[in-house]
Amino acid sequence: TQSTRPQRLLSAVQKNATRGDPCSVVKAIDQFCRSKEWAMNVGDEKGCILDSVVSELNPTTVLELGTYCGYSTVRIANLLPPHAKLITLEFNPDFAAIARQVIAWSGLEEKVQLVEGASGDLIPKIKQDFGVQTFDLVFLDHWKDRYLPDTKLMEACGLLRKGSILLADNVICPGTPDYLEYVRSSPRYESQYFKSHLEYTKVEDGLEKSVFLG
Ligand SMILES: O=C(NCCCCCn1ccnc1)c1cc(-c2ccc(F)cc2)cc(O)c1O
Ligand SMILES: [Mg+2]
Repeated sequence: TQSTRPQRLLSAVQKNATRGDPCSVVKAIDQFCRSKEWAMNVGDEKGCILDSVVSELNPTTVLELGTYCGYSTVRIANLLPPHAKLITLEFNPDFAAIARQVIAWSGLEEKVQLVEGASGDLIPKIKQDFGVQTFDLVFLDHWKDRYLPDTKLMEACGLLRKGSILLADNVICPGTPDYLEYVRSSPRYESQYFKSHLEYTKVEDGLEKSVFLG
C-alpha cells in the first residue's frame, strides 16, 4: 500500500535526524520539505519568528491548535523551560500518530501532551481535564476558519489572561480574514504582523502576534 506524505516525512526524520536532538529533527524536516516534498509545516523562515516570540516570552503554559507532524511542536517545546507544558490539539488521527513519533524522536515527550479531537470540543474541557488555568501562549495553526471561533471560545472559557499571546500562522496564505479583522479591530487585543513567506516558497504569508489585554 502507498505511504502517505506524513509517513514519508517521519521516515526522513528517522533516517536523517539524531534521536534526542530536536534541532536535527527540525533540520531533517526542513530538508525533506525543500528537497523532496512540500508539507504544511510552519517552516524555517516563519519558524525563526516563532522561536523569537517563544524565547522572549519564556512561557510555562502553551496551547498549540493544529499539530500536523509535530514540527512546530518540537520547535516550541525545545525552547521551553524545564517544567513548562505544551498541550497540542490534532483532529486528524493519522497526523497525530506521526506527530507522536516525531515528538518522541526529538526526546521532548515530557514537555508535550498531544490530544486528539476537535478544538471546539476540547477547549471547554482543558481547565478540568488538563489542569491548566490560563495559557501564556497560543499558537494557532489548524483549520483557518476555526481561528476566530476558537479564539472567542478561549476567551469565554477564561483560558486567556492579561498578557496572553496569540500567535497565528497563515494569516495571508491560505488566509484568515475574519480572525485578522477581529484581533486588529478589537480593543481587547494589541496586534502586530510579522511579514514572511509561505513555508518553503516565495509566496507572501506571515504571522500575526496578538496580546490579550484582559
Ligand atoms: O490547512 C492548514 N493547516 C491545517 C491542517 C489541518 C488541521 C486539522 N486540525 C488540527 C486541529 N484541528 C483541526 C495549512 C495549509 C497551508 C497551505 C498553504 C497553501 C496551499 F496551497 C495549501 C496549503 C499552509 C499551512 O501552513 C497550514 O497550516
Ligand atoms: Mg500553518
